Amino acid sequence: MAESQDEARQELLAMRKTIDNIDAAMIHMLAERFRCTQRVGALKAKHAMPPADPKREEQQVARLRDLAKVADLDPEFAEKYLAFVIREVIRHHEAFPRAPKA
Ligand SMILES: C=C(O[C@@H]1C=C(C(=O)O)C=C[C@H]1O)C(=O)O
Repeated sequence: MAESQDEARQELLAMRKTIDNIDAAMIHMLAERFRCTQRVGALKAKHAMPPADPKREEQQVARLRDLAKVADLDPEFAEKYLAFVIREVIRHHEAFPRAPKA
């Protein structure tokens, strides 16, 4: 039998609670990721390495697409998400004062 309006409302509230928990976890995980990438940016700037590393990005895209498929997530979406995050990371890296080329 279909659930009542009341049961549907209860389930909606329960799902929203989980959605809020997941969003909070993602914010914390992203903050940790940016803490690491900022450190990478500082190292790269100090040692005159380029802000972006396309080879590494290629490997990350392949890995995330595979993980997405296993997890039943759209791999296109996973790739877009990664590109969005990396674009912001590189923007931060480019803002570091760079060591003059030797
Ligand atoms: C963080 C790095 O710098 C850039 C940002 C990356 C990322 O956010 O994962 C990956 C490769 C680089 O283009 C890195 O080289 O590891």
